[in-house]
Amino acid sequence: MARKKIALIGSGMIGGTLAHLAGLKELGDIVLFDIADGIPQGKGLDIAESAPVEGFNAKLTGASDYAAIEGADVCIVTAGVARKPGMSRDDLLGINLKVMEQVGAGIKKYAPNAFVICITNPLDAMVWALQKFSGLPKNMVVGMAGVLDSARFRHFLSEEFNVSVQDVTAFVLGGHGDSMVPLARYSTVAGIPLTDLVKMGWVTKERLEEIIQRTRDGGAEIVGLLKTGSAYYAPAASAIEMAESYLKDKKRVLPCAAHLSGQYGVKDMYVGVPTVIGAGGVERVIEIDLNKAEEEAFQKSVGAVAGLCEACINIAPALK
Ligand SMILES: NC(=O)C1=CN([C@@H]2O[C@H](COP(=O)(O)OP(=O)(O)OC[C@H]3O[C@@H](n4cnc5c(N)ncnc54)[C@H](O)[C@@H]3O)[C@@H](O)[C@H]2O)C=CC1
Ligand SMILES: O=C([O-])CC(=O)C(=O)O
Repeated sequence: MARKKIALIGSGMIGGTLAHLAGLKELGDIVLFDIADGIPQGKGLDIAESAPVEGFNAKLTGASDYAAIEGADVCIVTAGVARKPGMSRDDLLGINLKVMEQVGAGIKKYAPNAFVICITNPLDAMVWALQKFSGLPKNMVVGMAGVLDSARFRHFLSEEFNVSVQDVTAFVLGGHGDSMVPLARYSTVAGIPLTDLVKMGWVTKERLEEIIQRTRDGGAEIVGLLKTGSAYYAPAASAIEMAESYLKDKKRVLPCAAHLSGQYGVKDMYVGVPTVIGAGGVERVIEIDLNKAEEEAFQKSVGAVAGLCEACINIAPALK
């Protein structure tokens, strides 16, 4: 059986990490693409030279011509710019929307059958625009954010309780912005909801609220520390988990920015919700029951994403 082909569109900090992880996991042959000529070729060669040491088999190539992504099974998009301290993700919208237009055209021409995972920020608006620019089926274009935000929540909880990250589950819904919605009721330690752990005295409500706020600010915390850009190890690991679920038809239940066509009362928008990812792309959007406070928080987040989509339409009216 021929190896799968994975195209990484954008070969910066996340793109390079994606290539390394995809190689280590032998997900397929990897094409790194970037407009900065030399970067994708250099990173591809460097990672290929690590393969004999690590013992993985994958062909890595770098390119600055979209023809190189021809026939890709998966495209992971990180092309664009990242924020620096003092900026919000939304400040990236103008520049990155133009990048999505180019990327969408490239994917439409050379990889129309791919499963496309968008990472570029502001995530929910960019994946929405990328689907429209590329014209690919809505279930085959998805955004990565919920896996990352949930991983951050899991990490903070595992540290708080001094338990393995493996036994902590978490769901963060909504847009990938300041109004994201970490759900305490649906996040657990070995199946015990956080709301029960409060009753059991493991954590106070106030302390849990602090952890939830740290999760919401998780991206900014890293930006503040790095100063030169944003997080890349955890974002890359998160997208690889999604790609692997598609390539191996694992049918993982993962929170992703998925196209909604009426679910949760939302139409023609991408927002973070629980999904099933398998060989059919986004095979199912899971509609969980939300109480009044959760529903209000979710709709507030949806409103923020809607505002960003409007801003995109003002720049590129064809997106309407
Ligand atoms: N969805 C999420 O949870 C997360 C999203 N991000 C976002 O991911 C994006 C990438 O982040 P990094 O890899 O750290 O940035 P980076 O700056 O290291 O890499 C971006 C790459 O895109 C390339 N690029 C720019 N314009 C391009 C174009 N028109 N065509 C092809 N390539 C182009 C640049 O040359 C650069 O190599 C940013 O927008 C960042 O905000 C970052 C972390 C998490
Ligand atoms: O915060 C940023 O700019 C990058 C990002 O989306 C994250 O790390 O969650």
